[in-house]
Formats: sequence, structure tokens, C-alpha cells
Amino acid sequence: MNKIEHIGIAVKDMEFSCSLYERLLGATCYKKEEVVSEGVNTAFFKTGVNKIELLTATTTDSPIAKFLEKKGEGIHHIAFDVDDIVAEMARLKAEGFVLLNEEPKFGADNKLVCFVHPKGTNGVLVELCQELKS
Ligand SMILES: CC[C@@H](C(=O)O)C(=O)SCCNC(=O)CCNC(=O)[C@H](O)C(C)(C)COP(=O)(O)OP(=O)(O)OC[C@H]1O[C@@H](n2cnc3c(N)ncnc32)[C@H](O)[C@@H]1OP(=O)(O)O
Ligand SMILES: [Co+2]
Repeated sequence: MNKIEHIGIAVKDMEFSCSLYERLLGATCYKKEEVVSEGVNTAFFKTGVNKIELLTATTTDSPIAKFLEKKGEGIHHIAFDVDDIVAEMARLKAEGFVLLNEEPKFGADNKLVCFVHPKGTNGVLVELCQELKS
């Protein structure tokens, strides 16, 4: 795995939180994108080499809706950049980690993604991200 690609933060009110993070980071949101398959709206910020992904739920059965209900707002996942997501998924599977999708799926910001179950990673939901070449 390479560097942290982004940190995902679950929020209830995207408009309020975008303005909050703009003031906090002194940076403007550079991209907003809905990912229908995940039931989320996303907003991205860059600060130095780091990237923050704010997430709100668009459906009641979205993972973000469930998370907000159970745990409230806060850090939802840590995403790592990988060069070859299929190879990394195979490596993690062989190491005994539980993958939440068998095939890479399309995420936000031009990425292929896969999630690793938080039960096997000390309670942290991990996302693998491979940049899609255009
Ligand atoms: C926009 C696309 C993408 C990107 O490009 O960056 C995204 O980031 S999308 C982000 C949203 N998508 C996902 O989170 C997909 C992967 N998540 C899942 O498949 C599920 O959320 C889950 C992790 C399997 C949990 O689902 P489920 O088992 O149905 O929910 P429960 O509420 O019953 O939780 C079971 C258990 O897991 C704990 N949990 C849930 N979410 C998290 C989390 N984010 N971090 C840590 N722990 C989490 C939850 O608390 C429960 O624990 P116990 O109560 O102790 O059993
Ligand atoms: Co993410």
C-alpha cells in the first residue's frame, strides 16, 4: 500500500460541514460528487498532501446513514492509495482480511475502490483506492 489517499468523514449536513471545513482548512472544496451505488454525496478538500472526503447519506440504507445513526458524525474510514487494486485485494485476502466487495467497484474522484471489514482491522474501516487512468 502507498500513502493515505483520503480520510472519510461522515457528516449530517453537507452544506454546513463544507463551510465548516473551508474555514477549518483554509481551503475550498474542489469537487462534489454523488456515488449512487454507495448511497452517498461526497465533497473533497486538499490540505497540503492530504485529502479529506466529507460524506452524507442519500438513502436510508446507505452505510453512512447507518454509521451516523449508531456512532454519530466523525471519521468513517481511512483510504490507502494502491498501484494494483486486484493484486492488493488478493494479498489481503490471503492474509485473512475480510473484503467487503469481491471485485473492485467505482468510487468517487476517478477511483476503483474496495473496502476491508473493520472487525478485522481494530475497528477501522479501510478503503483501497486505485486511480483510474484516463
Ligand atoms: C464514495 C465512494 C467511496 C470513495 O470513493 O471514497 C467511499 O468512501 S463510500 C463510503 C461508504 N461506503 C462504505 O462504507 C462501504 C463499506 N461499508 C460497508 O460495507 C458497511 O458499512 C459495513 C462496514 C460492513 C458495516 O455494515 P453493516 O454490518 O450493515 O452495519 P452495522 O451498522 O450493522 O455495523 C456492523 C458493525 O460494524 C461497525 N461499523 C460500521 N461501520 C463502521 C465504520 N465505518 N468504522 C468502524 N466500524 C464500523 C458497527 O459499529 C458494528 O459494530 P458492532 O456494533 O460492534 O457490531
Ligand atoms: Co472514501
